[in-house]
Amino acid sequence: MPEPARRPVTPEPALQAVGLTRTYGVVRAVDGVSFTLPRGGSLGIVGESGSGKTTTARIVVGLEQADSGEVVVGGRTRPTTVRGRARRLARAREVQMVFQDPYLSLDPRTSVATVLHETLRLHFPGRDHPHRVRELLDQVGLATRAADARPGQLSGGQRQRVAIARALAVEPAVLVLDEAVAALDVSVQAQILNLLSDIREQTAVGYLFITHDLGVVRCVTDDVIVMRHGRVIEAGATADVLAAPRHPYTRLLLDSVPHPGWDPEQIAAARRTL
Ligand SMILES: Nc1ncnc2c1ncn2[C@@H]1O[C@H](COP(=O)(O)OP(=O)(O)OP(=O)(O)O)[C@@H](O)[C@H]1O
Repeated sequence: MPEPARRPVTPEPALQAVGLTRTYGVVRAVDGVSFTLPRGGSLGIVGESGSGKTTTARIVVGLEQADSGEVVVGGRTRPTTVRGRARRLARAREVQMVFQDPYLSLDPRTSVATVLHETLRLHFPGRDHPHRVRELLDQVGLATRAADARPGQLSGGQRQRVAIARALAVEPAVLVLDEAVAALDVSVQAQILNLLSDIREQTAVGYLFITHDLGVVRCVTDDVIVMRHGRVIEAGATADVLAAPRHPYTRLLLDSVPHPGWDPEQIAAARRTL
């Protein structure tokens, strides 16, 4: 007898946003936003200033509460409030965020190694932290000698590497990167984007990339959603949306890009400078 056909096993997406809404007074900052980030995938959220990108990201991370809708991580709805240290830590391990300016989120008095040690001690007491710290520094391309440096002694790109290492230390399913390369020089941007691509291949972490820069989207995302006035007005594979935008607003965004975005040669050149 022929075997019954098996249903293909589709792993749960890393992250799903379902009908997120957030209003501030009369401003609908986020208005029914839904998207799916596959495991190990990379999704860009683009749109002009004020379109609701950051509010969406903050809801996903849990820094902001949605008025309605839900955020689902690994198949489980994230509760809007969590009580107790263990649950808060477990929640933090699901989604981590990297901000535009790591200077603001890194303690100027704390060395790179201490930052990583403290994060590891908090989340994984009892593990071999010195080994893991070396591994993390290596993963983000920081020499071991950077371990003793304080944030003020590092360049902007190096600080962003520390912020990425700290986020990776907790082994999150999803990394939310909010304009994470916007403050960096173009060549350093390319290095960090390269690094993020490598890390995604190695760890299968999923990226939610918040940016106003379509060049960044082209370089590091598989899929993209375009937001305007709090709504998703276009969504699809990045290559398709950028090559043949359907919505006039997306076309306008593309037309207003000062540079067409990273090309593979630029990336390769940046890689050589690493
Ligand atoms: N805490 C808040 N209180 C009041 N209004 C807010 C608040 N946060 C965001 N908004 C408003 O919500 C809208 C969306 O803001 P949001 O920061 O999410 O957009 P954005 O696309 O990330 O913009 P930017 O790129 O400038 O950060 C804007 O009109 C903003 O003024």
